[in-house]
Amino acid sequence: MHPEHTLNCSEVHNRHWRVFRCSMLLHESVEKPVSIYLEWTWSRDKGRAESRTASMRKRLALRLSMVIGNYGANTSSSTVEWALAELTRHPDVLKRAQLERDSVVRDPASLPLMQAVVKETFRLHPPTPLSLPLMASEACEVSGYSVPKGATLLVNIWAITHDPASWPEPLEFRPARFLPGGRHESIDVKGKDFEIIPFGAGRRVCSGMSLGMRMVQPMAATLAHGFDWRLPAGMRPENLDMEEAYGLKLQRAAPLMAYPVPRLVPAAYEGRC
Ligand code: HEM
Repeated sequence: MHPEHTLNCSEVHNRHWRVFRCSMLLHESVEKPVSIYLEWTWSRDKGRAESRTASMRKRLALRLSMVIGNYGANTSSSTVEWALAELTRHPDVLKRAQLERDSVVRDPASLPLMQAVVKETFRLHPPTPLSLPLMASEACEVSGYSVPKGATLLVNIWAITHDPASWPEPLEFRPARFLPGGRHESIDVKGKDFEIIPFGAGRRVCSGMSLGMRMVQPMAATLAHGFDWRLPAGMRPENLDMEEAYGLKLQRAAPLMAYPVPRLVPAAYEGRC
């Protein structure tokens, strides 16, 4: 990360970018403060010098990448980035999610559409596509396959969440699947429904699952609610690059570049940072 592009939380605060309430969100989730950095890539056409002193109302290109420097945080920030990319690509869903939260500001837990957006993001872009490697502690047979003792096993989470037998139109972003009346309305992502196991399942299920959920859901909801997300001039939502970069984690091949346009009254952004 280039130092010029790095602002810590207090700098964000000083520059009136309080809206992200970044430390507040994370301090709610962890016992002690964590060093948090937002990585910003400024809009080239406005000029770097001007951009660095720009006020909140100026539009800046934002690379949404919250770096805490560990795997758990990267999976969470990458999920938020994917969710915002999908919402930017589907402005109708973003608008409905904003209206949903407009009506229930005080209880983010009761945001069925936003919860469905997060589930659909976990399904379409599972942050750990091949889970983590596991080793068979003894020889066994699974569905007719012999697994020798000591074999390394990877669970293809991506393939499971893209299986057309479970997920009609598996490549489409359809949060409505998880809404009341949708085919998957009662499906959860916490390891009991094997059609979607972004955190794994069973004894070795992700031990940071609660923390991950507590970071992803409110961050995605806050960023979606606080801003309209506009693409650089000339780029249409349907042309947004959604290529995935595979590895231990599934991240965007190209970082999301979008303009956060404040949509609430200024007082709404005066959170404590
Ligand atoms: C969106 C967020 C996250 C996702 C999608 C995710 C996903 C996963 C997956 C798929 C596994 C492998 C589970 C298995 O083998 O069945 C795993 C394991 C693990 N995760 Fe996460 N994770 C996330 C966040 C976190 C966070 C925030 C932490 C810690 C702060 C964390 C810590 C761990 C640890 C320690 C394991 C190994 C558990 C074990 O083998 O007993 N994860 N995670």
